[in-house]
Amino acid sequence: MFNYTCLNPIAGVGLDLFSDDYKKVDDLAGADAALVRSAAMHDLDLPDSLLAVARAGAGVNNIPLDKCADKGIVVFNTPGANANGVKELVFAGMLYASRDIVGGIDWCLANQNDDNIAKTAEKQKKNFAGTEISGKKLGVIGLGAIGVLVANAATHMGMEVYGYDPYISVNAAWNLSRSVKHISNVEDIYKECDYITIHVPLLDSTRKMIDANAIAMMKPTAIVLNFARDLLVDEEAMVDALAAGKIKKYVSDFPNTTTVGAKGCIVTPHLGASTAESEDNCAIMAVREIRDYMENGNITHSVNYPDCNMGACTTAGRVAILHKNVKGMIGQYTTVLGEADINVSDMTNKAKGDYAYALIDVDSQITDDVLKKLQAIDDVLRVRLVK
Ligand SMILES: NC(=O)C1=CN([C@@H]2O[C@H](COP(=O)(O)OP(=O)(O)OC[C@H]3O[C@@H](n4cnc5c(N)ncnc54)[C@H](O)[C@@H]3O)[C@@H](O)[C@H]2O)C=CC1
Ligand SMILES: O=C(O)CCC(=O)C(=O)O
Repeated sequence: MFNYTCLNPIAGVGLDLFSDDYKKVDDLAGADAALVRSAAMHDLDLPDSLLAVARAGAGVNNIPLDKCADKGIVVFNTPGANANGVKELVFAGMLYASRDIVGGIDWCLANQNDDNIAKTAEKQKKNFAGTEISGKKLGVIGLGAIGVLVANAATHMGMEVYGYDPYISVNAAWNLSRSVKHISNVEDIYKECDYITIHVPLLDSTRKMIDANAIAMMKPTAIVLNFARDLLVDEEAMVDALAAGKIKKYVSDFPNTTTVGAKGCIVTPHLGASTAESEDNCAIMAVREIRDYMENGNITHSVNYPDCNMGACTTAGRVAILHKNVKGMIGQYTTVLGEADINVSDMTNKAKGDYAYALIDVDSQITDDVLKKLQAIDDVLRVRLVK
C-alpha cells in the first residue's frame, strides 16, 4: 500500500487512476508520494517516507530539486501537458494588449443603464481602438512545448515569427513551423519585434533575462508577454519603461505589487494552465509517472534524476538504487549481491548531472541484510526494494 498526498487540488480524472493499492492522506508526513501544482515546497520538511514528487505542470521552481535528489526523492513534471492552455491565453494576452478590450467592456458595464448605449457606444469606441496582430512581428524566446505552439499558431494568424532558443530539443525543432525565422542573437528580437513572448524556465541563468538593457532596445510600440514566471523579467525596469512611454504594454500571468495596477500592465492571476483540459492532462500524466515509479521503479520525465525504464520486473526481485554520479558504484552493488549468492539477470544505470539511478533485476529474493549493505555504501542516497 502506498500513501499519496495532494499539496494542491489535482484533477479527479488523474487521481482516479490510482488503484486500491494507493491511499490518499492529508499530510506530507507519512506520504510516499506527493502531487503538487504551484505550492511552495522549499520550506517544507520532507519526510523520510517520501519517494516521489510529481509536479502536475511544467515549472518546478517551487520545488527544492537538489534537496529532493539528496534525499533520494525523484521529482517529476508533466512536459507539454498544459502547453495548449498557455498558448491560448498568450493569444488572448496579445489581443487584450492590442486594443483596449478590457476598457471597452468596463465602459459597457458602467453604461448598462443608459437606454441610448448603442448610439453612445458608436461615439465612444474610438477610445478603445487599437491594432491587429496580423502582419506584425512576434519574437518567441524559448521554443519548448509552449513556445513552439505559440510560434506555429502565430504564423497561421499572419504574423512574422522570430524564434530564439539556443538549447532547442530535437523534438521541438521537428515540430517548429518552417515559417518561423531562427534567431541566434536574442537582441534581434528585442530590437525588431512588435510582440515579444517569453517561454523559458526560471533558472539562475534566466532570472531577469529581460532586464533594463533588453527593454531599452525595444520599440516604443512593443508589447511584452510573460506567461512563464515574473522573475524572468526585471519588472521594476518594465514598469518604469511603461510609465515613460518607452514601451507599450506588459502582459503578465503573475500578479504582484509591482505590476498590478501599474500603467500599461495587464495582469492575470496565473491562469495559463487553468483549463479543464490542461488540469486533466497534467493530473493523468503525473499519476501515471508516480505509479510506474512506485510499482516498477521506472522513471519518466524526472527533472532531478535520469529517466530509466526496464518495463515490469519478470524475475524474482528488483532493487532501485539512487546514488551520486561517481565512479565505482556498480562494482560495489554487484559485489554485495554476489557475496549474498544473488545473480543479476538485468540492470541499467543512468546518470543526470550529479545524480544517478540503478535498477537491478535479480534471480532470487533480496533480503533486508542485503538492502542494508547496499544502503551502507558511500554515496548511495536511497535503496528501495521494488519487488
Ligand atoms: N502561466 C502558466 O500557467 C504556465 C507557465 N509555465 C511556464 O512556462 C515555462 C515554459 O514551459 P514549457 O514550454 O512547457 O517548457 P519546456 O521545458 O518545454 O520549454 C522551455 C524551453 O526554454 C528553453 N530555454 C531554456 N533556457 C533558455 C534561454 N536562456 N534562452 C532561450 N531559451 C531557453 C529550453 O531550451 C526549452 O526549449 C515553464 O518553465 C513555466 O515556468 C508553464 C506552464 C503553465
Ligand atoms: O498548475 C498551475 O496552474 C501552474 C502551471 C504552471 O505555472 C506550470 O505548469 O509551470
